Amino acid sequence: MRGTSNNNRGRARKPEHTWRTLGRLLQYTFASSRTMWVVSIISIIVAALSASLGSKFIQTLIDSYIMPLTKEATPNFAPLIQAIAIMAAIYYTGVIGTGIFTQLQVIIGQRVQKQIRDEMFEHMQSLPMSYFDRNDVGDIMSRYTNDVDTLMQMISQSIPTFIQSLFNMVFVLIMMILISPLLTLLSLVVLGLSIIFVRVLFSQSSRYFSAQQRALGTVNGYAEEILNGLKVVKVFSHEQAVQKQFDTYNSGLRNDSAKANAYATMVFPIMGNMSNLLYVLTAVVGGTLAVNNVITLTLGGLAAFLQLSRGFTQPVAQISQQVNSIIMALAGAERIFGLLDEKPESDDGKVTLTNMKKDAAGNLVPTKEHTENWAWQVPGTPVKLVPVQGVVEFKDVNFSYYPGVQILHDINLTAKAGEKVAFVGATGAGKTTITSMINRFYDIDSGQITYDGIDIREIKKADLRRSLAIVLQETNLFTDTIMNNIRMGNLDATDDEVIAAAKLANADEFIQELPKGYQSTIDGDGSDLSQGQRQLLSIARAAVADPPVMIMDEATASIDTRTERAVQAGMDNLMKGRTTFVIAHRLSTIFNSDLIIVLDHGKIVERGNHEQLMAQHGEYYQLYTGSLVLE
Ligand SMILES: Nc1ncnc2c1ncn2[C@@H]1O[C@H](COP(=O)(O)OP(=O)(O)OP(=O)(O)O)[C@@H](O)[C@H]1O
Repeated sequence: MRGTSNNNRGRARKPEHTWRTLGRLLQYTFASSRTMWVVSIISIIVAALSASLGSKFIQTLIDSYIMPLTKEATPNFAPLIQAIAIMAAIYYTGVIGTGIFTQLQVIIGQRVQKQIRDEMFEHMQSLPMSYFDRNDVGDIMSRYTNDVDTLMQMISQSIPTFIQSLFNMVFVLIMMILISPLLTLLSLVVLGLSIIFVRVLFSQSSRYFSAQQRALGTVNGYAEEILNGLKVVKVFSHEQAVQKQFDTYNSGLRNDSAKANAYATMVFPIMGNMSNLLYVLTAVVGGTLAVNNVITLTLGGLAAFLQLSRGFTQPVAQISQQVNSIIMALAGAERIFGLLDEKPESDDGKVTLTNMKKDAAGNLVPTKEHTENWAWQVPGTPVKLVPVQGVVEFKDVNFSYYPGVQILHDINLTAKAGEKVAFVGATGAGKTTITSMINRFYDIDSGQITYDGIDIREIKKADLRRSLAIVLQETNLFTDTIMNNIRMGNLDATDDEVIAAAKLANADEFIQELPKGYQSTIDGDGSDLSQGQRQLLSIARAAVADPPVMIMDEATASIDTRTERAVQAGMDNLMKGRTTFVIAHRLSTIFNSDLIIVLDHGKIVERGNHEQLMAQHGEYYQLYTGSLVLE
């Protein structure tokens, strides 16, 4: 199937609705850890208050304890020691507050991280296939990784630091005003000017850093692309050309990094020394004003003020830093919420699949026992049981993936119970699309598809899909034992049932030859198995599901003749007694089909069995005699 994935991997660096997303995120995190948030914010306030009170206490310490001591002949240090102990207690309270909130925020962050990942995963499973056509895997993956990570960072670090800095600033400002309003005003003016200066420098440097980031992205992207296509590079001996291209990108990165770092090494020391400058300026101006009696400032007052002014520049710098990372994290949060807000697959089906048995009076009734006698349970009074037979009918079916681009046109066909129906046609004719209608990967635009006479939209999706098995061209295997990989077809299957299914699928022989047999662990995508062996496992998986209807997408990849025979025999075994839809890529495998449907641009152009179609001397005949190419 051709996916028309819309590559929107380009990260949004800024959220579209900053405040709305922030509000929603805070609500989300508050809801899961209300008490922890309250305790955390109280601890932040305590920490900020202690820091500024501690600095302010320097004034009392110098003016009321140290200065009087310098005038005494036999100084008594006891009160000073007591005062120092009080100051230590104030600072210590702050340390405890900081300890509590940092711990709590990490816990909250972890909790939100887990909750969000769980919710995203659960929600993702409920999304329709069309969502995955629109969004590529890398893009969805980055929501689980980058976006959740930055979000966690924001909750456990940026937000608490932001709140703490805010309170620090407010408390320090109050203390400074209490000591000297005029000096405070002066500090604010100097600070304002220095912020403007720093911003100018910063905007210059961020230009260089953006260029560095872009160059880094190019180098990484190129390395990734080449890694993925390593075989092609080797096959066509492109190593040197690839190396040259990489060198070019890498040199570009070095140049941009050099510029960015040169600027940074110049700018950051200036920014770092800004607070020292402010400190010296306040000391000189404050001292001069006090000596000249323009303001009344004690020595203790000046010392405390200087300490406080230091504590004022730091939070200002921190706030602007945190705002940047909060904005970036909000962009991620927006993308996460975007995924969570996607509408799940609609499922209004009420008809369910059930086992049935005869009761004492000989009537068929639904049962939870595994009778292997399946029926559709149609709700109503009385509940109706329709035996599952596997009759599938398309009536005037039309379908388009995107509005206005119709893919299937007026499809009418009936597959009777146990029949083998094959779809043939050139690539893109709509073979895969037709089969995706049966299991409701996509919903049809108009017409009707019935399963044992019931409209498939009335059947609960999970039950509909349970009654169908699909052998896909591409076999997805998971990191687990062979036994469990086959069991994916039916999680309730016993080991014996799995082995029986593998035998039916012709997979048993090669499995037995593996060192650990059914307990051999498959690595990730099963790259240590051959293409044919992977297909055999996929057939075994369908066999263990034992459904009345099967959809088989024949493998196109060439496999050795012996394995191909095994795969074909496995498929044939599996088809016996079931309605089967085959997407045929090789005409040799479909002679014995009960019905062959020839498709062209989403329309049925011919139908019949092999003999009938050959006699017609039409499209099928041409395909078969080689005048037309199938793939
Ligand atoms: N997920 C999708 N979104 C949009 N268009 C699609 C999608 N899948 C298939 N198509 C389009 O629908 C048409 C039929 O595709 P389909 O995959 O059903 O053909 P096919 O006969 O199975 O081809 P092949 O033999 O190459 O697998 C093509 O034009 C294809 O581009």
